[in-house]
Amino acid sequence: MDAKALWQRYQNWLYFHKGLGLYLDISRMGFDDAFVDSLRPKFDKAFADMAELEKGAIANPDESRMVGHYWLRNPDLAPTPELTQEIVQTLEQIEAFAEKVHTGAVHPPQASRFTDIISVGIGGSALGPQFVAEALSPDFPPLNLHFIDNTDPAGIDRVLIRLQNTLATTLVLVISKSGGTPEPRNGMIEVKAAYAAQNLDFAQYAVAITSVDSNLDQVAKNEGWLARFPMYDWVGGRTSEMSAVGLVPAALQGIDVHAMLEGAKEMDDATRVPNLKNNPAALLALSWYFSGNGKGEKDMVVLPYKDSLLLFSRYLQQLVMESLGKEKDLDGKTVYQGIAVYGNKGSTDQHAYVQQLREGVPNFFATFIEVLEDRQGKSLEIQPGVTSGDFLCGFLLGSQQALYENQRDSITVTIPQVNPKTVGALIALYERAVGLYASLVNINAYHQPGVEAGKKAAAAILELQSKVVAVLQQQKTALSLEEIAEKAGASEKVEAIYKIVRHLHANERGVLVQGDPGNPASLKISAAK
Ligand SMILES: O=P(O)(O)OC[C@H]1O[C@](O)(CO)[C@@H](O)[C@@H]1O
Repeated sequence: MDAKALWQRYQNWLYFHKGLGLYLDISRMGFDDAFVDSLRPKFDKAFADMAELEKGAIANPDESRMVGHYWLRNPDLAPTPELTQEIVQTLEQIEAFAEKVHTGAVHPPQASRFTDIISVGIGGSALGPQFVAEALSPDFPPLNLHFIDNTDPAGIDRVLIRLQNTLATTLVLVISKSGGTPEPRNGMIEVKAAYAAQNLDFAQYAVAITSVDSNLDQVAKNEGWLARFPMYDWVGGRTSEMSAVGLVPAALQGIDVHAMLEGAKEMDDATRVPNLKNNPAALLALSWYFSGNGKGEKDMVVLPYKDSLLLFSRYLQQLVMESLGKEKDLDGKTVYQGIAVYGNKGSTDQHAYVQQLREGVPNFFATFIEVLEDRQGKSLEIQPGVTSGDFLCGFLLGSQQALYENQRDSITVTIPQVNPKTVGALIALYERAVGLYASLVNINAYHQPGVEAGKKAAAAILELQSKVVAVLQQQKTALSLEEIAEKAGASEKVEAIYKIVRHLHANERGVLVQGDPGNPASLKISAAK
């Protein structure tokens, strides 16, 4: 396409949201009008599905749940007055709590102020808070936020060791919708032990964010924790940033949560419009469908040209891949859907993998996130008439151009500034795009059966470990792997037993392994005396 035609195409497809100052450019996606027309019936259905969902339909049939994250930023849309009231009240409680922590009305037992926060949670109970903290936390926040988002002992130690001298002024948020996920449960137990080791009463530092009456909620209630905030069953983990999950840590860090909600609300309004060209989420879903042939054949590479948006791609990874990565469609047909998401930030990534994007396997489409404001205040001229920000802008425009010249498609989202409103809007934009795309490809975006399978498999390994340890403790002589397997009643699990034993041995967990580690058949295993 020549430059004039391309400029015309740019103008034809440019979406601009005045209130948010947000632009969306999909002109560099190579679809034509016939393709757009062919998708119109699917979009009509997607808009109708979305309207039903917002009215409170059971949009997640296998979990028999409503899907209501849109109500969080516009409580009046909730299907019952009780839900509206609950959303409003929780927000008020969050703000009141943050205020009390900031003023010292709520304070640790032996000090006048909390200085730090440990946030324990995983998946949707960590990725949103991490993204928002990175994007929006002030340079000198009222409380410094640290995350434990795994069951990695060394990772937990790192946080706890760094905080060992400030534990007495550190607030702990334990975030888990189900209140039973092993990783945050383990993190909480380890953190609790660290408090106990310093003779600190954990309950006076701890806050639970979880579903009412979950295991975690009951522990928090029974132990008299400092505060408890509810998670609703109609909000999925990956769309929970605007619930207590995201708002509590954000408010504690001094981030304007009202502005975040307002930005999301404005974007919700804009993406509710049942007209393809005037709906930015629909334009994104259209582009994704085009690029991957409605089958996720191309990966989504997310490239924000702004350091503070570094974690956006990580956040989107869960939102997109846990929602869209499904084996079966809504009719039970095997479809293996999904869109792979990765990315970090520009221009940094231009010195890493952009080489492949430009010249290598064309299995992706890029999404550039452009921020118009370089920094607050004036910029130094690095060379006459040119600032660092001009370079960043130049690199972004240059990369767009370079990809286009090599027939690699890209989308560009432009925001005026990284602020609570635009971050809220970006989250809402992608939430709705995922919802619409799911409808286009006929899948349930709101469950995660594959994750459950992984959790069950892990539980089975831990059960096997207990059996192996019991077998070893009963034996006087060393056993081969096969003998352990047979005695544990798990003859078909020799390989798993080998790996369990190797791990226990490496961690001095009472298991002795003798023989050649590279030749499993030679190993003799016994309980260490
Ligand atoms: O908040 P919870 O219940 O601990 O779950 C954490 C994460 O685990 C999942 O259920 C599965 O990975 C995610 O959907 C969720 O965000």
